[in-house]
Amino acid sequence: MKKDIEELVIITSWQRFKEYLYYDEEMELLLDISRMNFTPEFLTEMTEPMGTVYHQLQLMEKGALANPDEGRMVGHYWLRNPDLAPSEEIAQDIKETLGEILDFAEQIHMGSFRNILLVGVGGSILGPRFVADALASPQDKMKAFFIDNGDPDGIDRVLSHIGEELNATLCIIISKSGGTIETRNGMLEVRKRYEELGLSFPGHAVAITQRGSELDKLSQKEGWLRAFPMWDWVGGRTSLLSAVGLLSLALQGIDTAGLLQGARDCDKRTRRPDTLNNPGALLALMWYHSTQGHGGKQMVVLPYKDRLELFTKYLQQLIMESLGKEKNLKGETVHQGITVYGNKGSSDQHSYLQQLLEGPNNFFVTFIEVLKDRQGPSAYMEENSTSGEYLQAFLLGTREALTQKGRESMTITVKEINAYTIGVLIALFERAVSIYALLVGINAYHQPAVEMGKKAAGQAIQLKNRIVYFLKSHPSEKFSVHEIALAIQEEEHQEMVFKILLHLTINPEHGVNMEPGHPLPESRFFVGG
Ligand SMILES: O=P(O)(O)OC[C@H]1O[C@](O)(CO)[C@@H](O)[C@@H]1O
Repeated sequence: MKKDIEELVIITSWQRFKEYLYYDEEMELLLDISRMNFTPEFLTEMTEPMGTVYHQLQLMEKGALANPDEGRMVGHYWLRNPDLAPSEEIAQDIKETLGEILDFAEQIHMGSFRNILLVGVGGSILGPRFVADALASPQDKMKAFFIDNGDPDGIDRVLSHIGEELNATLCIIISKSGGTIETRNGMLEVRKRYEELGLSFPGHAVAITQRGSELDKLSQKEGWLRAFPMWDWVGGRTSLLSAVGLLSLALQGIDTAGLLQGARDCDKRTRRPDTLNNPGALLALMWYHSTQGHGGKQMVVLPYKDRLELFTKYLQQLIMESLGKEKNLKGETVHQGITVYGNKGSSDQHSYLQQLLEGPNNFFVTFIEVLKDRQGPSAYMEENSTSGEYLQAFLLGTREALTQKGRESMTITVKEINAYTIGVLIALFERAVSIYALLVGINAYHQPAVEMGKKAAGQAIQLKNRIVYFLKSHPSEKFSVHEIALAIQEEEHQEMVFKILLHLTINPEHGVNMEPGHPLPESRFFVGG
């Protein structure tokens, strides 16, 4: 039975807009939730649960084990306010590390390095890449390149862009655990390139990792230029304001103090136990109401500013790796999460907006509006209007159309994009994630399922090695997938054996070939003539 598309009537009015508008003059931030379909009764009934949330947030910032599954504290908020840390030792460590980052950047700026090459995956690179792009300017002191996964061709493309300038490129290897395979492979690929050019990799390398990790030990053993610490109480997806983000941004010459100040100011507001004056709480409550606290709707994040093009990509990890959990803190199976997608308006209007307006009403939109159009004045296009006025009109038009079609939206407005604003936005969503997780009772700070994927990848590599070993032990003999799987006692994994064989035949390293003339899955594979 086809489920009727829920025809929502969005209650909106100037009165409602004014009643629920959050406006923060100092942060130059507005949050308009009036087109989300909550009622005053909802806010009233959430008063008590929010009281508990505010208390738990305080405990978390005081050092409670808010990540119980890993027995860890949750301390990314201390990164921008070290005096909040639960011990003088932690506070000192944060302050000293920041000082060392800034001093190191100053030293590098006096030297001959002109580029930085970041190698990492997930939170170890999404944040630095987002902010580097958002705040990039012709005045940047160093040019940043990014290797954010293990695609060989992707690595080749980045290295070809750097070319001979590799000798003037500082390579920053970022891995909290120090053991992530994609990052290790990226490092080994890059190292090989340095060595091919007769360059010392350790003489160009910096590590950002937990003290004592494999990566840390390697950097110490080989005498890399530096190693900066990450702490177990900072998750990858909330590590942007640690050395993970601050080192590369300081090297680029970006205003790290502004970034930290923006996050600190936003934290101050999102600590308030007064929901209507707490933008993080309002955001989390809107997520909670719209998704019914159970992923019932998806979050479309639509920044109308090119500099925020990577923001949604960053938020996907922050929100989905935090909230996408099978079990809640009571051990019940809940399959929690909120799906996040979006690139940028108005490009996305010419991509999937048609479906947003007429398809399933299974989402809410979060517009991000930036008031300042550009540095300097704009010319008129048509109708005595600038391109920036048109851009705002596209946002407003889309917002109206969604409302008319009964689709929810909220709007975050900032005056302009600068380090301070980026700090505010990052802290706003980090806090909203913490609050939402407390409302639905899950641990937002571990990622158990990803470990499963890493383990399965290891098994696939072992299987590949056994396939190659078997074929090389029987040179020129031809075998079907089934025969190979049987021979290596992997009959229940014939599909994976087939897929690995296919990849082996396309790439030259192991000399695996496929005999022509057979329907693909029935092909016969061999090594040698
Ligand atoms: O910084 P690491 O330890 O290499 O981890 C990289 C990424 O992998 C994860 O642990 C799992 O996706 C992320 O949380 C993290 O940002």
